[in-house]
Amino acid sequence: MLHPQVQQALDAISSRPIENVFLVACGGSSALMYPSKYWLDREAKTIASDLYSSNEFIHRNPATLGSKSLVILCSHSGNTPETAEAAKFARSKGALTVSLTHEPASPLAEESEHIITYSYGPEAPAFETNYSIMYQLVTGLLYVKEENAKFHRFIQSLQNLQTAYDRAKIQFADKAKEFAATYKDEKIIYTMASGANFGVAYSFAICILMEMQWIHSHAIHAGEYFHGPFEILDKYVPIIQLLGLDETRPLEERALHFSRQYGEKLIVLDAKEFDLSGMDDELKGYIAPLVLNYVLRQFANELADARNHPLSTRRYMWKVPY
Ligand SMILES: O=P(O)(O)OC[C@H]1O[C@](O)(CO)[C@@H](O)[C@@H]1O
Repeated sequence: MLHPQVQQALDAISSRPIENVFLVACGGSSALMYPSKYWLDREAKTIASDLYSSNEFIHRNPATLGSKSLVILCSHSGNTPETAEAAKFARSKGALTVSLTHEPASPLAEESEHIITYSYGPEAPAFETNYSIMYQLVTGLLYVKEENAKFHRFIQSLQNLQTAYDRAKIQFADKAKEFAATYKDEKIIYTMASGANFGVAYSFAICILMEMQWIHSHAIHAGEYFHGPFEILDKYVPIIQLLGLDETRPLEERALHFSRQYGEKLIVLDAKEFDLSGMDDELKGYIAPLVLNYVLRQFANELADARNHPLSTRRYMWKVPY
């Protein structure tokens, strides 16, 4: 069964024409929308989609934004001003707004027509957490609008997400500790992925390494690696290479093949090693980034411990005006 607030949003969506969908958020909340964008690109036949950082969405002001638009926003705190402002802006253009948040009493909730409150934290059931809720919403969108045949199988697969997380946690516990012990003194760590997994590399780079650990980083798209970034590679440069299960895996494999010839500090996380039993085979490529993200969070926890730098430490965020 779907999250009840997802169902309510889908009821609203089915009662009006939708020509395009905009995914709008900042930082980690934006990154968690990337797999959903990948799904929309692969599956949507009549609905165009785009993904924007909230303030860019307002300032760029897409010409196709209007009464036949669905704008899906996300802010964990509900408090990011540009995301709340983007909801207000979208509504002023006549778009239908659906916002995901952990804080139902927040500026974003106030500015949005429909709110979906997701669960969060180590005890939260995976099905009710942010990535899963996003997928429930966008797969539901293509079901109600285009009768997408994968919808029910997708929801069933998501219901097995928690067991996939539980298994991965045990399987990668030692690797997470080893990563932290080996790389705790590095000044820079790159992350690389493509397709459905790129958002995971992106959030690990900007939210975990830069924001929460103050380690220099950059998320490299595997398809762009040979168009600049590979010139930085030598045996001293650490790169976290994600390998997913989606159609773009050859890009990630090509990058890794090259890195292995000239690099020595390669941390490879391969979704082929995950036990995804209970997931539909055809949908594993969409689920892989969620498990990669979950495993990387264990890496982040271990890194923070090894460096004695809690993930909650900030210099500027929420502390000074910006
Ligand atoms: O709008 P949200 O999801 O509350 O985000 C607030 C902040 O949290 C992060 O996602 C992670 O700390 C940042 O990237 C972002 O600025």
